[in-house]
Amino acid sequence: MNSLLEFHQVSRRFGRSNALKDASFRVPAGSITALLGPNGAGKSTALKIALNLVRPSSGEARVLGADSRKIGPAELARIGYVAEGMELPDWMTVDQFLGWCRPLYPKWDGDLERELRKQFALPGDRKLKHLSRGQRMKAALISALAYRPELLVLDEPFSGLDPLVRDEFITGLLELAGGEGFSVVLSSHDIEEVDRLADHVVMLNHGKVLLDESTESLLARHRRVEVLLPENFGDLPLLPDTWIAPQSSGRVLRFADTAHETARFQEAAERVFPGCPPPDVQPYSLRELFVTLVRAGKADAGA
Ligand SMILES: Nc1ncnc2c1ncn2[C@@H]1O[C@H](COP(=O)(O)OP(=O)(O)OP(=O)(O)O)[C@@H](O)[C@H]1O
Repeated sequence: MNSLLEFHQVSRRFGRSNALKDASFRVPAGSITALLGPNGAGKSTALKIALNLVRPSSGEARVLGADSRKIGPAELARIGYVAEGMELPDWMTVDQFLGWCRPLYPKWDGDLERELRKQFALPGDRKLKHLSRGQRMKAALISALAYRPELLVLDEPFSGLDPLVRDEFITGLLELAGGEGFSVVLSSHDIEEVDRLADHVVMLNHGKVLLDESTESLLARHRRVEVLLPENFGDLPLLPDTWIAPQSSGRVLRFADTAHETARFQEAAERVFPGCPPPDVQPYSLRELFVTLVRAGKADAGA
């Protein structure tokens, strides 16, 4: 599958700290990719590198087929970028702001602009500085969508939005992405925000990529396992490498199987836990998986 954005072993240092370390991941064409990670994981740095707002210390990011360090107005006119807290010309009204953006983009679509304004119900005569946080994000999003970008880059777009506005935003984005066929990469530290949206997930922690995989395959290969050990079981056995994050409480042992396949699992479980009742095996939600993998500090993406 083609990728609109590809990171190849990208590192970025700020003084002595490493915001990104050898990060490799991709945003497949047509996907809604969630760039997930706790605060300080390197998400914003990665997105800024993609837009040539920050240069990598080493490695290469390719955006729309070009080296990110070489992109200019032609490529930027094909990318939409909205970041939480981004600067907007606050003294302008919504009408003035969109009127100012319009001539900057040859592909600006007036009908789409009108449609989005209707959908987001923004007061045209109000100054941007007098809009609520959610309304500002909506104004920024219209300005980034009306020229029909091929790639939409959203940095923490839902931060500070109330759940109702967030839901409206997500539904709008889903409808648009489905209809227009553009790709989206959006960063978030809160998986719940993107649970419903993302079909591809890139997980970052301390600047390193833990996962780069479709949501479908990620959920298909992970299982939460619970084993009831007999009273006289003795020491915990050595678990296969693909069983991670073991936690025991009393006689119950819980872990994550990161390469689940039913027959292979049953065979391994009988070998590792002889005489125990069959383990309880449950699928994860994306949120539970995110928490488990970040806590475990590792993820076996190669299974
Ligand atoms: N301009 C900068 N100067 C110095 N350090 C920076 C700079 N930009 C980012 N960093 C550091 O790089 C690391 C990654 O920051 P980044 O903003 O990319 O993380 P993030 O995952 O987007 O976090 P958050 O969810 O909190 O926005 C952090 O330790 C941050 O302090």
